[in-house]
Amino acid sequence: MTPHHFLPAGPFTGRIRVPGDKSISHRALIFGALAVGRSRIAGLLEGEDVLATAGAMRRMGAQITCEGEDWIVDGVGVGTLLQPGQALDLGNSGTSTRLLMGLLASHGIAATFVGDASLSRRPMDRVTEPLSRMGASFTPAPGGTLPLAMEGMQPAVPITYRLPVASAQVKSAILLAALNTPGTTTVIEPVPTRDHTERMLRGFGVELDIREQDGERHISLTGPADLSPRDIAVPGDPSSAAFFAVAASIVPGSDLIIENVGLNPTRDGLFRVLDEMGASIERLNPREVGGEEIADLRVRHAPLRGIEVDPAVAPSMIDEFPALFVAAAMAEGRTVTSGLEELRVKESDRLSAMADALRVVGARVEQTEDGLTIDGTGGAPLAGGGPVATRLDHRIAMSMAVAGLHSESGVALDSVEPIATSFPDFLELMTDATT
Ligand SMILES: O=C(O)C1=C[C@@H](OP(=O)(O)O)[C@@H](O)[C@H](O)C1
Ligand SMILES: C=C(OP(=O)(O)O)C(=O)O
Repeated sequence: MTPHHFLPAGPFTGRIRVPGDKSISHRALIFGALAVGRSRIAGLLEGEDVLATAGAMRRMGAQITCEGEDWIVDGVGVGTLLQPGQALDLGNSGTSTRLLMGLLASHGIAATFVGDASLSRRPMDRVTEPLSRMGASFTPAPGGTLPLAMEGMQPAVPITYRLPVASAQVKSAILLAALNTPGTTTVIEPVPTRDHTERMLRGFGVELDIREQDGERHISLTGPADLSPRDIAVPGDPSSAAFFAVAASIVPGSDLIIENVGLNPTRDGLFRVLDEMGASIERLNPREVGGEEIADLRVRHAPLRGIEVDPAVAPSMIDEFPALFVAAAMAEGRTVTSGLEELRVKESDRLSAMADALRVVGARVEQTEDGLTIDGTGGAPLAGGGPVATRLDHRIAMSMAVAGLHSESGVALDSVEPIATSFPDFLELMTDATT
């Protein structure tokens, strides 16, 4: 592991572009591989997680190549995936693992899934349970984790399934399985989660029936379904823009434009919460690209005040809480969050990781069962210190790097390597925006 110091820096000025959306990039590769013919992807995130999905899809027969800045996917079609010759190593990526388990569940092939130490601790029963009902069988490690061997079932059995956790990965796994399952599979979502799968499946020509019933979303897909190839432009990732939005908000003198940021309403919760805290975030030039809302964000330094964050907003900013906690640590007054038990099963236990990390650098933080309560500095820099433990978690690393920018002595991280999973040019962009 390579330790790294983030010294006080700033202000953040100029214009930057963050890399492509990770969720959309995974889906573009998977759906491209399931379409018969050639899809072209512009703006694909070239982070380790997405490359893990590309590697797995290649093993199952898709041809995936680079042409200049674009990625070309020559797909094999639904139902004709090849048996992978060796274990699928999905590195640090929960999304790759869970979505591909869904895809394979309705194909008559066997596969083994492996990952790094972080991924090997994460719960998989949330997908293996519904996918077993569809006919697939799974042999996980004790505790229901990776390494895991599975055998798909062809033909699989359609199910109607109400999501017990608000998870776009579980929803997407079931919809992917439904593509090669004869009959109608329905996922019921009591709480809306990111809807890129639904939007993109429709873009690839798959019919989905989506209706609201008693306050819940019913998403039905009748298989087997064919996908038609298409060209995709991936918007900038709001989860990556989050670090720069927080950085520009807390570092005095900042006035930063982040171009081309995805603002799908199932993803833009952090920006709405920052608005409520008094941040200055203008949405410039709002437009739609490839069925996704985007805008340029102009973020200026502004005094932030602590708030009680409505737990209902959590699914629309589930990966942005580490960044929010940093903003809260520099706000005036108390920020209270709750309803965040899902954060305990991400790449790390993000409640405990952020409580420990923020305390190491001088913030006042209390951990509850399902959230953090943070008393901010009122805009003053944190003391700084470290090294903080990033726990193989890219979002902890980037959030604490941002904390270092507005600190007295800087913040040391035990490692910056995890950042490459979702934002390979983070360090470079951070230097560009502060010089
Ligand atoms: O579907 C997706 O692309 C994702 C869904 C979320 O996970 P959950 O479905 O586990 O909430 C999120 O945390 C992850 O980074 C990406
Ligand atoms: C939770 C995340 O990703 P994944 O579940 O794909 O590992 C994330 O990127 O914050």
